Amino acid sequence: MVLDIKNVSKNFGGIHALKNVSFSIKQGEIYGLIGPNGAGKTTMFNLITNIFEPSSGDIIFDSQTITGLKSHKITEKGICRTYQNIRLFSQMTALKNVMVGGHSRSSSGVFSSVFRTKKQREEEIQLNQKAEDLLELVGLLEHKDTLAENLAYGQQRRLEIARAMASNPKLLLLDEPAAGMNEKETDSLYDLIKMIQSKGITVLIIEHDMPLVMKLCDRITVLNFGEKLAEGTPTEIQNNEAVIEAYLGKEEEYESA
Ligand SMILES: Nc1ncnc2c1ncn2[C@@H]1O[C@H](COP(=O)(O)OP(=O)(O)OP(=O)(O)O)[C@@H](O)[C@H]1O
Repeated sequence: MVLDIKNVSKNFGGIHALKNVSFSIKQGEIYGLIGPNGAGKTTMFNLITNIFEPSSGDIIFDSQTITGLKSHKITEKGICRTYQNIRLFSQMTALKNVMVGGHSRSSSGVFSSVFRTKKQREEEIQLNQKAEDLLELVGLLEHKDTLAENLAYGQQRRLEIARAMASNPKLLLLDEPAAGMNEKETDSLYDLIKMIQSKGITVLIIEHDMPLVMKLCDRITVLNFGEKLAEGTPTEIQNNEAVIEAYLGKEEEYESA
């Protein structure tokens, strides 16, 4: 298993955002985390990347517990993420945004960054090359000199993925990557995530676009009100009574609102 979530709970004051949730992700899988709004999906990402510590339970990555490790240590171990709200440096070029992602794993310290040693110049060249390769992977190489803020929305989301990939993740966490995308952009996002999987990277994805989730994921966990409602293949999830009810219940709420 690449990632083991073991009996994880998270309380924010009186809110039980996650209640005793467990699931495991195998090497090379695309694993979906779905559920209605407020179900606890992003909280789970925030626990895996230790923006918050779990109230109880354990998170095990590559057979080591990472509960309580600092976020940058977790990145070093090989977990990277994108965010629901795009977090790019809007005034930097696409290339620089990806290079910044790679810096979190480059070895040069403060001394060399002040005096620009030979080692740092070499590292900069390597980072530049790697950033270009990643931009090519996500289909943005021709826009490498474009400021992030001038990219189309779908392109910004792809750039976020390239930036997360710059630190060589073994596990990539994608938080609603298709949000705001049109059908064509979503189709090419599907191809991109499959390509990432073919490179041996494990993917955990939160997504509300159900056709995409069902087409893309090998297995899925459904959360509802902080609890695990179901786990299984896309077909099992689509036929699960409790899941259908949770989603239909929401639709009825929306309809009567
Ligand atoms: N930092 C926080 N402080 C207090 N409550 C929080 C915090 N983060 C999340 N919550 C609460 O935890 C619950 C789960 O929220 P979370 O954002 O994880 O849901 P989600 O499944 O990602 O929802 P969405 O699909 O709308 O993004 C919600 O009730 C939310 O208000």
